Amino acid sequence: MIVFPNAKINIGLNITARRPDGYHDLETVFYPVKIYDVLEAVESTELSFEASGLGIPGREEDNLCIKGYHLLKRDFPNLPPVKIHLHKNIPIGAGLGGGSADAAFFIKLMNQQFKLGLDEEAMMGYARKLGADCAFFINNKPVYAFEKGDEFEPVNLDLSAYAIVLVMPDAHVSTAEAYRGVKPAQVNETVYDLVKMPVTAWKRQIRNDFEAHIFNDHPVIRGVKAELYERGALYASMSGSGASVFGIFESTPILQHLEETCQVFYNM
Ligand SMILES: C[C@](O)(CO)[C@H](O)COP(=O)(O)OP(=O)(O)OC[C@H]1O[C@@H](n2ccc(N)nc2=O)[C@H](O)[C@@H]1O
Ligand SMILES: Nc1ncnc2c1ncn2[C@@H]1O[C@H](COP(=O)(O)OP(=O)(O)OP(=O)(O)O)[C@@H](O)[C@H]1O
Repeated sequence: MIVFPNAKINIGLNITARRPDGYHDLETVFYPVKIYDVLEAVESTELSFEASGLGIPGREEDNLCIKGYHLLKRDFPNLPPVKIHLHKNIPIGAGLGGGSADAAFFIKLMNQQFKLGLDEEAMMGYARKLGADCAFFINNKPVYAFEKGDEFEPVNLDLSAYAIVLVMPDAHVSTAEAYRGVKPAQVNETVYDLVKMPVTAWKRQIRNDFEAHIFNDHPVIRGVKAELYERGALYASMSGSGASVFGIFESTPILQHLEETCQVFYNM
């Protein structure tokens, strides 16, 4: 069976508190975007994993698909071994949740292929154990996320009338590095309320708390955001912990200059 895990962007991201478990409470809106990995799992005689496309750093046994397999196997001992192939397109260290999407789609795939009988809530439970971002990709619809980023409230947000462009500069930011640099602070108005405003008003109101220190460490990312505004973006922001930056435009812009140094994905 083959599935196509997609990426997400964060519209607004406020880090509100440091938690006793070392994680942070945050509030953000997750919005799915149309850039996809390709993930296949077929029944086999032994568990195996191979990857193509973008190189994935780290050991094979730490890949979130393999971790997902072991997690399910603990509760479903009769789960047969599978041969996994992952073709990686979603940039890594990008704040696009690519690894988390693979993990969540892997759980959905196994549930369907081997009739595990898990409902959405149960699959989210497994996903939360693999990463804070993972549970979002089970339902994969725009949501307001809070606590560790793994509790959700649906939001009525449809950006399909706009052209979303995603830019990945030559910089990678690890999520743990990004969290180490922020000072949590409570918010006056939540992103849940702020996204109800017209997109043209977002620029003055909706912030990503990671930007300040990540821009200082990686000025190239600040430059990308500035250029998106120069090219007419109604709203532009780093996604999640970076390094990718998205722009929301009225119509598809021409970003020739950025294309010289960055990967640019149009019509997301
Ligand atoms: C930056 C975001 O993408 C925003 O949506 C997410 O919060 C990141 O979620 P994720 O990549 O699934 O994160 P995990 O793999 O669970 O955690 C990676 C590291 O990020 C930090 N982390 C993550 C989520 C969170 N709410 N607080 C944290 O402090 C922790 O140091 C953790 O060790
Ligand atoms: N299937 C996977 N795809 C990509 N990275 C994976 C995968 N499984 C495990 N990883 C590990 O996760 C790391 C990427 O995590 P990181 O948090 O930096 O990514 P990100 O793409 O910015 O995602 P996020 O938006 O969740 O922060 C990689 O360096 C790799 O070691």
